[in-house]
Amino acid sequence: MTHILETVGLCKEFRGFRAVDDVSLRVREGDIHALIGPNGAGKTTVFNLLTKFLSPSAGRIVFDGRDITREKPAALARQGMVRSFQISATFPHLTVLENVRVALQRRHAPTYAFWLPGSVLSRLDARAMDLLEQVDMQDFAQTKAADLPYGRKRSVEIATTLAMEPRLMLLDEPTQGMGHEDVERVTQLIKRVSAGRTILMVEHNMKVVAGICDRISVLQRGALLAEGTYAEVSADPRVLEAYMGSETELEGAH
Ligand SMILES: Nc1ncnc2c1ncn2[C@@H]1O[C@H](COP(=O)(O)OP(=O)(O)OP(=O)(O)O)[C@@H](O)[C@H]1O
Repeated sequence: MTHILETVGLCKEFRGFRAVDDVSLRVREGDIHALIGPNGAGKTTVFNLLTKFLSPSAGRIVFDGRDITREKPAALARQGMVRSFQISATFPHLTVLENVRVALQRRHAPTYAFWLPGSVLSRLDARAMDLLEQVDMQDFAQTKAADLPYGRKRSVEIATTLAMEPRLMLLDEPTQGMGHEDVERVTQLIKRVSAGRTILMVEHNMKVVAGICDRISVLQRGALLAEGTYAEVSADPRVLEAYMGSETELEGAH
C-alpha cells in the first residue's frame, strides 16, 4: 500500500508549549483519512504544518515520496496537495460560477488576468459548470456566494478546490455548524469526490467519520494516541478516555 503523505516525528512548539508532539502520520493513497481528537489536541496545528502556514520545530513531511518540509504553500498546490476552506477561499461578491472560474484561472494561468478573450472565458465556464455539477451546485451557478445558504458554501469551496486538481485534498471540518440534512449531503459529496484521490479531513462529527473514513488518527494533547479503522479506534479504551471530560463528544455511530 502506497502512502501519499507521511509525517515523521513532527513537532511544533509555541514558546516552549508543545502543540504537536512527535507525530508520525501515514496516509494511504486513495483513502479518506480522518484526523480527530478533543478540542486543543493539535489537529489544526498539524494541518497548518502540512500546508506550510507554520514551520515545524522538528520533523519531516513527505508528500508523494518527496520531502516537502521546506516547500512553499503555492508549490504544494501545484504538486497536488490542496487544502479546502483556506487556499481556495470563496469571494463573497462573485457568483458561484465566477468563483470556480477564478480558481480554474489560478490553476492554469501563472498570473491573474483581468481580461480574457471570450473563447477562453467560455471554455473556463464550461469546465466550471462541470465542476459545479460534480458537487450538485449547477442550480446555484448565478447566485452570489454571499447569498448562499451556509451549508451550500462548503460545496462551492469543494468545487474551487477540485479546480486545483488535487491528488490529496485536506478538508478542515467540512460539516462544521451544519444541520442534519446538510451534513448528510456534504458527507455524500465527500465520498463522491474522493474517487481517484486521497482525502485527509479534520472532523468532529463521528457519524461522518464512521460513515465514510477508511482510517482514523486520534490526537491527544499534541501526540498521536491511536490509528486504525473506526471500529478499532472507537473500541480503544485510551480513545474513550481521551474524550471523557473534554467538550468534544465521541458520538456513538452505531
Ligand atoms: N499560535 C499559537 N500560539 C500559541 N498556542 C497555540 C497557537 N496555535 C495553537 N496553539 C495551542 O496549541 C494547542 C493545539 O491547538 P489546535 O488549534 O491545533 O487544536 P485543535 O485540535 O485543532 O482544536 P479544536 O478542535 O478546538 O479546533 C492548543 O492548546 C492551542 O491553544
